[in-house]
Amino acid sequence: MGKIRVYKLAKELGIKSSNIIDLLQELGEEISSHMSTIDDEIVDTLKELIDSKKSGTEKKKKTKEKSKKKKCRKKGQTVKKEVVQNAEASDEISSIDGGEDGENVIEVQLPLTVKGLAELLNVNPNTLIGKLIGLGVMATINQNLEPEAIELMAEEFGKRVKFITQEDKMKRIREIEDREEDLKPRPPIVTVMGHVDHGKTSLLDVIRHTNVTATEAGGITQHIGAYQTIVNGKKITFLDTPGHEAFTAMRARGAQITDIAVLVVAADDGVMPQTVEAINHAKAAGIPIIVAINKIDKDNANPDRVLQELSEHGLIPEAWGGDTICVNVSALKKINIDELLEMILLVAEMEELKANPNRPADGVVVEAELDKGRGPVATVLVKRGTLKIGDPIIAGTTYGRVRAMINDKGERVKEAGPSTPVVVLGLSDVPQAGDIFEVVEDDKTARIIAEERAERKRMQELQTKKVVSLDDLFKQIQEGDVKELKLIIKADVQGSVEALRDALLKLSTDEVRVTPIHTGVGGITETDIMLASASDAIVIGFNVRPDLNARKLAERENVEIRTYRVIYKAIEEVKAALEGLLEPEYKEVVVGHAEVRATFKVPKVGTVAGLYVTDGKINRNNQVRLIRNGVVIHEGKIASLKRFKDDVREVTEGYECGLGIEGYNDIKEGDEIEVFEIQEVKRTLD
Ligand SMILES: Nc1nc2c(ncn2[C@@H]2O[C@H](COP(=O)(O)OP(=O)(O)OP(=O)(O)O)[C@@H](O)[C@H]2O)c(=O)[nH]1
Repeated sequence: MGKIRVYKLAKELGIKSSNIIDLLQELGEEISSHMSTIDDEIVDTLKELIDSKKSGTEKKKKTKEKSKKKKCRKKGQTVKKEVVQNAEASDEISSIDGGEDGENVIEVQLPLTVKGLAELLNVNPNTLIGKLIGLGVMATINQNLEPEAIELMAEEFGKRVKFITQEDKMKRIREIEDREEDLKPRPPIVTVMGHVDHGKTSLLDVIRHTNVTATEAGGITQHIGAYQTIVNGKKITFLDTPGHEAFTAMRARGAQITDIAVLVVAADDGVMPQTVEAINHAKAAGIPIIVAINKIDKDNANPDRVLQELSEHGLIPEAWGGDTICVNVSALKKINIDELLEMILLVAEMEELKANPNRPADGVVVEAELDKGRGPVATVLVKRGTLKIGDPIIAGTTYGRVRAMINDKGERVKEAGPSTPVVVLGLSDVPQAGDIFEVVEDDKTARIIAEERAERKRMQELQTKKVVSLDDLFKQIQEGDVKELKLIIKADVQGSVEALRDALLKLSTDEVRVTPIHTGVGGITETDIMLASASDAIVIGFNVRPDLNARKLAERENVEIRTYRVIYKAIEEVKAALEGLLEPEYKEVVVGHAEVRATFKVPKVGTVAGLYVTDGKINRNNQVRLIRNGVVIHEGKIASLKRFKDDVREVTEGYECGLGIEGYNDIKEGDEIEVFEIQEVKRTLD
């Protein structure tokens, strides 16, 4: 029989513990304190008693309301719903319902000392200590209290507890809406999407270089994950990771930063599967799409066909009366790039993109890595506010103070406003791409929130610990219906990281997606393993090894690490594992034939055929097809397979046996039985 402590039940039912104790006494149960336990059976009786009291008081309440209404009507007054005050019934109700009015709730942030709680409850700490002793808790004034003890103590003084985190506190401040007059126009943030090889990277490159004027200091753009370009004096921010996968991965983490999607469609190839996917992803995000019909320099370019195909997918071109802006471009020959950029500005203007630059900044981590000389570096994209040197920030579970900022031109900057990408130095650890970053009050707040988040993450990991390995991926996929292989890719040089990542990404099919959730240069570290463990990923290392701590952690967390010295081998292995991931295809294989030489009617079983196996064999698990004069009469499962009186698993060619077909009796002498099985077809990804 289950038991529950009084205070827990009180919490569950939203009633004060003291009320529960009173009610239990009414039921003849001798209960002394909040910590006493009660049996399930008594709990049920108690709940019935509460219900009956509630309905009883409801009735009383209604009657009182009615009579009061009458009285009021006489006086020509309107009636408020909660008119019944001071009524005996309403007292009872509010104590049973717990009466959650704001004044009675104290907000508690852990850890909390006896002294802290005394202050919140506005009582003398010694009184509190005395009460705690009564509960069996020996605590000194500066000792931290367990959440349960805090709740009990609060209740003693007629208060309820609401536990809040530092993050909750900060959110409250952050959620204060900006005033309309504080909002200023901000540059649009653009993601380029489209099918493989349609020219996303070429387009991003040509835009990156087109508007970098010679007068600009340095003039050399840096790959930091995002860059800004200036068109007619206005800025546009481009995310450097093309494709909808990265875009959606960010969204899944709650980081929607893209304002406009540029969909690249090659004029010689038209709308392809990934084009459609990109359309759907952008649509799901609710962002406008501008189509760049690329490669119009090619002889076989057919932009009209592209327009036709686009409209089949719900993107009706402006030229055809719709509202989708389509621009014919050539990334290779730099045709119409300016027009495309102007269209982006036009759409941005229509979207009225605005942000308040005069508030503490927040935004998203676009890229992050551990730099040998500079420590953790992260490219962030500011969403609101202005990020400044010296700001205490938190990004995911890492925190720190902005020590230095570098823009996409490689220049050091002191501040970064809305829609600006900058590399930030000064974080304690490497955050993950897609992490939200926020400027907080002070270093301490940053550290507390980071710790809270890390703890929450750890708890989540403990709760949903799963293990993935390449070897039994197939089985796991079958059991869990998983359609994604998550990878963490580490290599000795950036070139290899990219080569491996690109090659592995290309193994993705419509059915199974390969998702590198983290890539980086350098050895495999504990952080990698933690990430793999938290995200159900496998760690792939090329020319790098895990350090001792990472190895130990991997063992503890059951994370698989595969290391290679040849890229080809890594791809081969993942590919092999993925073949198991694919939806299996089945084919039928005939394994034998038999002829019906006699039939028997067996009571309660039905007709059983006396067979002679002419070729192959019959297995109990096979299926059969009954053929009469060359025509298939029936197909079904084997109900019984016997030799003499014994059940058997298999009968081979040249032997006789008895066979029953599940749910079928119309078997005749001279019929033919074809025996077959369903086999899985191993498909390759080619
Ligand atoms: N003729 C012509 N070729 C182009 C143009 N734009 C890109 N290409 C070529 O198309 C090929 C693919 O271009 P990418 O920019 O790598 O395409 P992508 O969409 O980024 O490809 P993935 O990164 O593999 O998805 C390259 O060989 C480019 O040189 C263009 O405007 N005209």
